[in-house]
Amino acid sequence: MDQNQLKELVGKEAVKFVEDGMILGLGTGSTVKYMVDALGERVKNEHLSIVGVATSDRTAKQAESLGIEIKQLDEVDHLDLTIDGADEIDDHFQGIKGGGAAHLWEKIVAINSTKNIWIVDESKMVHTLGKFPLPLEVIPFGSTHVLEKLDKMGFRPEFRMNGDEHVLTDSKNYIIDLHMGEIEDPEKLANTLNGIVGVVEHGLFLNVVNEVIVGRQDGPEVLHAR
Ligand SMILES: O=C(CO)[C@H](O)[C@H](O)COP(=O)(O)O
Repeated sequence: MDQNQLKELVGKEAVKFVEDGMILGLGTGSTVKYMVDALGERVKNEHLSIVGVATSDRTAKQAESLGIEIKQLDEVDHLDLTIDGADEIDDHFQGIKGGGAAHLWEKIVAINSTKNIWIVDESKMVHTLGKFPLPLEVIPFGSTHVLEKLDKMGFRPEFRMNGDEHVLTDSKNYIIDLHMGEIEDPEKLANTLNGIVGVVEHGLFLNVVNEVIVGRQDGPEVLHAR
């Protein structure tokens, strides 16, 4: 199986955790796209009454096109389960997210969810975080100064661009990727980044996930994190 087939495998596996009547957080990314397709199938075939809260405009559009009811986070009083992808997951189930520039909404949805499941192909499982660049969502105003500050701190920051244009998040902010290499102490780094004015949110997801479904060549493996 290639990487896309593994993503499809875990996408399909994840929707087995969905029960009728649930309010679901729907993540963002290519793996989640497979999951939303599979969820749409279940909703159609089994006439499930579920509500989705999307972590990006693109996921909302896809879900609605498949007949899945979408509500805003503030329109629901709780979320039963959120299913999302990840860019890296370490030995302690700490993660990096934001490769799809959606980590701000993803984190807000995740922390309001009773349970979080991440779906990844096996290439995302690492011993130590940091090979994947760490995304930061930053306010455009004064962002060059934020970049310079991060550079002086040794984080090797880079604006995420699409040609000559900044990549814009759904909240119309910019993304700065940190190419800093191995992250020895994710908690300490998260605290440092939380203290930088202009940084809205970083892509470290610490102590968030409950279960990880890993797509392996011999089938999906479910790992219990907490
Ligand atoms: O955090 C994310 C988007 O902001 C995605 O979950 C992450 O980038 C994984 O994406 P993919 O499933 O396409 O590999």
